Amino acid sequence: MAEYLDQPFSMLIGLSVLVLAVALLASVVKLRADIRTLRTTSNQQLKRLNARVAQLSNEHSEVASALDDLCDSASIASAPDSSLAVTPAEQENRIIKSILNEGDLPKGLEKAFELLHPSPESTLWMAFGISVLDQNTKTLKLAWHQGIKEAVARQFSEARLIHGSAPHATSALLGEHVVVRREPAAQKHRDQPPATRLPEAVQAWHSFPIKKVDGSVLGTFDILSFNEGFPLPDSNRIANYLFVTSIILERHSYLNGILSQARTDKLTGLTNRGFAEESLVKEIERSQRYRNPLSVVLFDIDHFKSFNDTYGHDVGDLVLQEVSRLSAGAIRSTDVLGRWGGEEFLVILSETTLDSAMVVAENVRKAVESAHFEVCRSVTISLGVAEFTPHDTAQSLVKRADEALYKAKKAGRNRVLAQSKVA
Ligand SMILES: Nc1nc2c(ncn2[C@@H]2O[C@H](COP(=O)(O)OP(=O)(O)OP(=O)(O)O)[C@@H](O)[C@H]2O)c(=O)[nH]1
Repeated sequence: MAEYLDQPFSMLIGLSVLVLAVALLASVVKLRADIRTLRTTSNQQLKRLNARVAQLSNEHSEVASALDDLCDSASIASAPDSSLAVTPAEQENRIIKSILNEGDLPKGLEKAFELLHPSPESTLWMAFGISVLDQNTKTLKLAWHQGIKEAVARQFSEARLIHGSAPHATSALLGEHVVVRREPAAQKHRDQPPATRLPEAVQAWHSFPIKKVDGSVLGTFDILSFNEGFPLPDSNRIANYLFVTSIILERHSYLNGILSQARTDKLTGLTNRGFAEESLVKEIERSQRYRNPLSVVLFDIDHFKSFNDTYGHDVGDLVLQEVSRLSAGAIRSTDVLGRWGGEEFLVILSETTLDSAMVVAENVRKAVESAHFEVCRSVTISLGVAEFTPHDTAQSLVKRADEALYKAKKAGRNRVLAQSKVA
């Protein structure tokens, strides 16, 4: 009897084992397929990343090989003398290579200055400076100087690109060597604009444009001469020096470009979340060290989903861009405005108390409310404000602003609310 009972029972067990084996096989096959897909995707990402790295290193190696060519030509030109321990050409090579390894702009320019071989007398009778052209603001900014008095350096630390406003502005505009000499007192025009007047004791101001290979101007090299009888550095040396500084400035602007790309939100042009977070952490450290007030405003576009749903994603994107522009216009340029999430923004207001931050937030709200938007006509935002306390972290501070923002939404939107009292 027991034998009859055992037979179907063992068949049942056999069948279950078979089903389990098939299920196991199927999941192994699926797992292998998943791994293959994952590998292909990450391989593709890796390939794209590698291509970008190769492109970057190509661009860098072009700069490096240009400098190596310069080193080689310098070595050939001055036929190394084997009896000397270090030839001038070798010394120059060393300077150029150390410039290549220098990431800091003023330090790189300081090192490059050695290539001019200024004599001790020339540094007595002359002062030197390098200004970098900021293409966005069309302004020349003094990046390095030697021998220029602080007051003069401050006066010329920024110069707008206006013809005649200053010798270096004219030089950058024309792309030519410009020299402005002190006129004898008798010939001086009384109505000459002050900016074109030379700084006290300066007899002549020579300005040389620093250009890229394509001819576009990156900045200027300036020599202020206190004694016209004293000769300028040799013109070949100046040409070599301008070439090296052009590479330094180009690399600097290239790296800055990459850096600012990594920090910018593509759609709105605002600081992205990663960089806004970094800035907030830095501001918190500063606030803790100097005991300065610090506040943040978190805001969000009201009913933003309905703009997307009614007019489409493109109009939604335009609304985001316009709100970014209006908000940026309502705050100081020193404040940080970042895109925090989809339609959420964070403003970091250093040295600002809660009360003042409420005023700023209200200005931002009004700027958006009173603007006319194409297609959807009007847009409003809700804002939450919080002030830093000594025990805050970046997260806890933003969280309080977020709670206030949530309350502003609940209270009917289009309003500013402050954090609840902090214990
Ligand atoms: N066009 C566009 N839409 C985005 C972007 N990022 C996020 N969004 C959309 O933003 C909408 C946010 O919707 P919700 O979180 O419901 O908020 P809301 O509609 O603004 O409602 P309230 O905040 O309560 O006033 C979602 O539909 C997202 O798809 C973007 O870059 N472009």
